[in-house]
Amino acid sequence: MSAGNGNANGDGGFSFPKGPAIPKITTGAKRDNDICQDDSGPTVKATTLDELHSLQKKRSAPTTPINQSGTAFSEEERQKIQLQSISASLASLTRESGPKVVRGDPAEKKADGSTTPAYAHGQHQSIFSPALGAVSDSSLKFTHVLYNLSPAELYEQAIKDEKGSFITSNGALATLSGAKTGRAPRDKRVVRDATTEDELWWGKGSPNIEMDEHTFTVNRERAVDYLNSLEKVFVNDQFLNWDPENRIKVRIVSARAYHSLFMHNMCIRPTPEELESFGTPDFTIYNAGQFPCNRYTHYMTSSTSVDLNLSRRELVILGTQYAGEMKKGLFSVMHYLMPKRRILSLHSGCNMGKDGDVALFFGLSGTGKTTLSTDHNRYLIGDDEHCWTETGVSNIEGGCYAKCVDLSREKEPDIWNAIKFGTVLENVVFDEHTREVDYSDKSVTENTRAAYPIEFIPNAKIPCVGPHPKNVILLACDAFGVLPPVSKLNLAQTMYHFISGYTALVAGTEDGIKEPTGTFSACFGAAFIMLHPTKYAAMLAEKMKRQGATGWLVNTGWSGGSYGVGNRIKLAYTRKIIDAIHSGSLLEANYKKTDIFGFEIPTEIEGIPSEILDPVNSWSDKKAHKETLLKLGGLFKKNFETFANQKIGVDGKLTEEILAAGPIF
Ligand SMILES: Nc1ncnc2c1ncn2[C@@H]1O[C@H](COP(=O)(O)OP(=O)(O)OP(=O)(O)O)[C@@H](O)[C@H]1O
Ligand SMILES: O=C([O-])CC(=O)C(=O)O
Ligand SMILES: [Ca+2]
Ligand SMILES: [Mn+2]
Repeated sequence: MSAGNGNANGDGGFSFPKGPAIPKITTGAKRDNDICQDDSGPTVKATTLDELHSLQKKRSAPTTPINQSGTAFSEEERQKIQLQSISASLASLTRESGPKVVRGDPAEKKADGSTTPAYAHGQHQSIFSPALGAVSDSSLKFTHVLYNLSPAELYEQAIKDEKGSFITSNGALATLSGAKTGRAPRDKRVVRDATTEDELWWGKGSPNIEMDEHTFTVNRERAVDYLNSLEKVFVNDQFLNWDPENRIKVRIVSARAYHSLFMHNMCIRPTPEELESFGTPDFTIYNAGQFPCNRYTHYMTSSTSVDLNLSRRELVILGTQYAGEMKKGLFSVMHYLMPKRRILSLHSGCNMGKDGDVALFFGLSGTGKTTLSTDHNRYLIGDDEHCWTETGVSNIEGGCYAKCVDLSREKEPDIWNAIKFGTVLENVVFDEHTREVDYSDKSVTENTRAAYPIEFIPNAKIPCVGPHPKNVILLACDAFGVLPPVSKLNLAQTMYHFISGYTALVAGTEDGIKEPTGTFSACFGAAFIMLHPTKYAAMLAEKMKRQGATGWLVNTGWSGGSYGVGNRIKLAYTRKIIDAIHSGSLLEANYKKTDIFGFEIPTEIEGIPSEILDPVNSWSDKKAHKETLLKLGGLFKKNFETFANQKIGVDGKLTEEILAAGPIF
């Protein structure tokens, strides 16, 4: 032991070695007036710390809004109109009075050091007080509105107040969605009233679980009361649909910065000018996800309820914080509104080549819509929700929602690079010190996600619209490993597989091998459609026929055997297949017809081992292959029974052809 550890004197304490006193530091130049040289530079124009802090932030320059009569609104007037509109959104349906609505963060210190609303101090700040007099305690309180905050502001809010919010080393905001890490389709309810009774698809197979108007009102009140009980709520005013003629104005009222940032990224972001003339929203979401629904309420079967009222144009969320409910709730609304305008809504990705050739990618969750529409050689129009009109396609959203499980920089560079400042990273695990994300860690959930604005993808097509599709690619992740990597479909087959909406994922990841289970979800999105599947199918058939689009079925799942024996098809191979579809070269290939399903499959594709193109070649156990193929064929047949006596479109002949386009054995 050396004396250097300061404890050599044996008394158990510390002492410094005795020596000469340390001389005072003197600065060379201005010794006489006793001012240190470092203090003689320029000083700030502030006499107190508060004043200094007030210098730090400048206000965004107000633009010059013009109202209907051609006169400009003052900043104050504009804020008052906004607050009036938000106050109307937050109003109870039963009480005359509600909380006073104020703008800004309640925790933000005023110049006088107070944190209570400026109202009480006679300062300038917009307040909207709906009631004349106070009739309840709730009408005495203030609800602060954080309106269309920027990502940076939302980061600060999340980190300040929401446990589980962290900045990861790539700059993204990591969040936790709570107990629910995926959507809850069995808790999604739709109000059945005089209008929807006739218009929507009800009964067996329908995703629309009914509730009555009264129960909706009870849940709406519960959500609104919860939101009003908070000190602050987040309000986003944004748009859906890049087609200017069919743009929908949405307002999202939520309790969490996570939800506000998620929707900021996923919906279309208005410009400051567009926001000034936003007016009344076409649709409003009340997200009270932290607060459960009441099990004593009629129809409630769990503590979660996602309630859609198309007549009131409102969605109420109770008992789940999974942000995807908002995104997909709005998608359901579009599946109702758009077909009314003879526009087809699609659960598909969409991209466009340099020559303007557009491809749609349909598929259930996890089949590759986001992965394959994000293609460095093509323009991304959107990854999940689109509309097909008389003139072409438009993206409904302003952002992408990518699965992150096992994400790799090499295989999916554009998605990897999109995870940066501004991106919401849901339920991922990261190093507690370096904050580096481990995408292979499924401790919270396998459904880890990144939500980012579409312009985070370098070759995004802004505005997100394009001409009519040339190729319609149906994706299935077939864990049985019997569907060919690619099949060319005729129109009837395309419709058969669109209506079937097949995929088979593996049941779970624990405890070794599990049987794959087939999932059939009409229109590759039964959870979101509002009308009978044949309505969407008829529109798709009509559009594909008119535009001469080619249908393809691509298996992004297993090859060389079922799950447990074979492996998932290499993403690089799937990309080569997709490239050959886009370039048109696959149309020119030689084809042969398969047994049972009657698919046309190419015998060769450049860059891919030919033997994998016909699954039977890659299975070592031929008997097992045949059995599995028949088993899958049987699942298709059984699923299609419910559609057997449905007419698809006006063309009786097409209906016959579609029914005959399934597996035959
Ligand atoms: N051959 C393959 N083709 C496509 N994706 C593959 C392939 N092999 C592995 N994958 C992985 O499968 C996942 C596909 O998920 P993706 O996010 O594209 O699903 P999605 O269809 O967009 O679903 P959702 O509608 O839920 O967003 C990705 O994690 C991707 O890395
Ligand atoms: O909605 C979600 O949570 C994710 C998604 O895109 C889908 O399931 O289709
Ligand atoms: Ca996706
Ligand atoms: Mn989706």
